[in-house]
Amino acid sequence: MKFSKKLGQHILIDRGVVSRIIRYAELKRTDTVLEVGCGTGILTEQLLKHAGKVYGIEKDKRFVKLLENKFLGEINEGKFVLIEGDALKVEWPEFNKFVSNIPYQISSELTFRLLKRKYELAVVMYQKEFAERLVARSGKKYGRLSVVARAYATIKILEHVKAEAFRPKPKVDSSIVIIKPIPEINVKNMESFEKLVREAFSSRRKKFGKTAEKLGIDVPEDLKNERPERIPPEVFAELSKRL
Ligand SMILES: C[S@@+](CC[C@H](N)C(=O)[O-])C[C@H]1O[C@@H](n2cnc3c(N)ncnc32)[C@H](O)[C@@H]1O
Repeated sequence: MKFSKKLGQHILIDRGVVSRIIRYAELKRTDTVLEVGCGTGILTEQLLKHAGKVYGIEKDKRFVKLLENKFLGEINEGKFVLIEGDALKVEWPEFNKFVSNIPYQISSELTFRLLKRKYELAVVMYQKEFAERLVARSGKKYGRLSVVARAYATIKILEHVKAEAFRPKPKVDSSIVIIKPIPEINVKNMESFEKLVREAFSSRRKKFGKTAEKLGIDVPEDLKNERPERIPPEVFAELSKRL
């Protein structure tokens, strides 16, 4: 089978990585898992062994056929429900854990779709660069994604995974990330907060005074000369109350 670059088809071949993902997710028989991008089912198989029920969303028809054959028994039992479609478009079922080796092209949109849902725990494989942006607290990788994600969740990198763990081998390394729906910062109005953060990071070189002026908010003098990458998430949350 020819793998599609456009669909981010890098299949996990390292079973050690798969078993660690399962361990990190602390799966129980009472868990209902959502997996986005089941591929050839290497992770799905273990999810089915450890959880009560698994929902899978897969866009590639060829993989859907393969998965339907491989997990025919589980599908007939109602233990595995496979949804053919685009995970950014189809309606998501109810689940309490999200465990996926996701297609990297849709990382940002998929993550925000997840963050806005009700769930207990997510264990997600991301491109390393994206994972580092998600957890950054300052500096070059710190940006809109890092700040806004904190208003929804607590996020940590559990381990980095070498490109050799996948076939075909991607150009970059990956990281396994754990997400818990416990906000790290207290945001009063998500819309104002996102507006402020978007404006602040619209140009990384822009001093914060310019952002404040544009949005018509009063900010302490010492903040006016700061670049957005030096302003902590808590400060954005606090200042957004003035909008
Ligand atoms: C990185 S592979 C992971 C495959 C498998 N879970 C594994 O660990 O080996 C990503 C999978 O997501 C699927 N995919 C890509 N875009 C998708 C989308 N928008 N919605 C659902 N699945 C998608 C690809 O076809 C591929 O099977």
